[in-house]
Amino acid sequence: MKDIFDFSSLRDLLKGTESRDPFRVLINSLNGVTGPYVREIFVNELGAGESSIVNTKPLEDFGGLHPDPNLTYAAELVSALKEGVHDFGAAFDGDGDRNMILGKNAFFVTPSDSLAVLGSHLRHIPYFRIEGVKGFARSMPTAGAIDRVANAVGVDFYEVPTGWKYFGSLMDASRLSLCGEESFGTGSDHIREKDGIWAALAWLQIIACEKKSVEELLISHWKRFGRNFFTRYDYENCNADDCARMMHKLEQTVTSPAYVGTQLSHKNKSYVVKLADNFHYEDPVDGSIAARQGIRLLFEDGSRIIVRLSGTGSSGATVRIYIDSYEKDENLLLGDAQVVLSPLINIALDVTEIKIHTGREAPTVIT
Ligand SMILES: O=P(O)(O)OC[C@H]1O[C@H](O)[C@H](O)[C@@H](O)[C@@H]1O
Repeated sequence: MKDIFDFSSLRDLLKGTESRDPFRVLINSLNGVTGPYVREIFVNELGAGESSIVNTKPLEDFGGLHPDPNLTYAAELVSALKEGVHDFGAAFDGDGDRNMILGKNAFFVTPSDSLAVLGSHLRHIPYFRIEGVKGFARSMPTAGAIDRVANAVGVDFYEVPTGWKYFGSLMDASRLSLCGEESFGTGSDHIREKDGIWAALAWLQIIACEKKSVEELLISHWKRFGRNFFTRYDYENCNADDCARMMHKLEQTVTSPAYVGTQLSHKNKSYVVKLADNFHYEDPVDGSIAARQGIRLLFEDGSRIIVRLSGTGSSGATVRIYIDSYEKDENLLLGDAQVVLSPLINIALDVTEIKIHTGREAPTVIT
């Protein structure tokens, strides 16, 4: 990490200088494996106080916590940040590869936005000044914010199926510098994996250079590039046969040739289908094919509905519905994602007939 980042500027950020207040961080390891590394880096190296790190003892049962860095399971971090004392919060999952980033007052950074903000500021990270910036990539369901950054920075961009191995293939071929997923994984080619601590340090390095808060960084990003509003609805532990039937029916409906051009409406909002398919990926390095990686409805205004079955659920089937909608009107950038996306969410619930197929009135988790 010392070769990748400028630890002396990170130290100044955390401790403060004559002209700048200390930047107060709260890092929560959720009793996973990152604890000892967090202590060594944030306390011993960067001089943060002991109270800046919590749950840093790795425990076999994670101390009864569910070590998932999201708004539901890292609720302890969210409540602590809501008190308004800390400028920055980060939580990592059990094996330390995923991360959640929060700003002051628990300002939530979606993983898709986190990736895009990192992408547009890589020049501040010493590693990239030496190694250069190759391509950027995201998984297909991840919101498209990084796509516009790749275009502005002038690097190659890849959209891959969910699963880190697809990024690995691009990294092995020296085509990729930065990648991420809506499922809270963020990584660079310093290793061939997602890396939660790396992501937190990358954010702090950018904050140290830009001298802006997390929220200010996001707002200036949205003003420059527009904003991708994003949400994910998870229906966990559903009947697998019912879900398979739902996916089959949905695929048949949306891939019929007449479906393109269909107008889908909710209240006074309408979306016209531009393309609908089951995502198919050909690896540009070895030519291998990954077929049927999730049903996509792409609309003329750039909004998307994605539906796929999780590959990691532990019992039954988990349906994930992802909604991604792009907005560039400056007056609408600060809206609440659930409110802004409400028409598209309702359209997704109708098109999938999820309530009929799963018998569920509401999702298990909303991110
Ligand atoms: O959405 P799922 O199929 O449950 O997958 C969620 C995540 O699982 C693992 O962590 C993979 O390494 C990720 O690439 C993937 O995004």
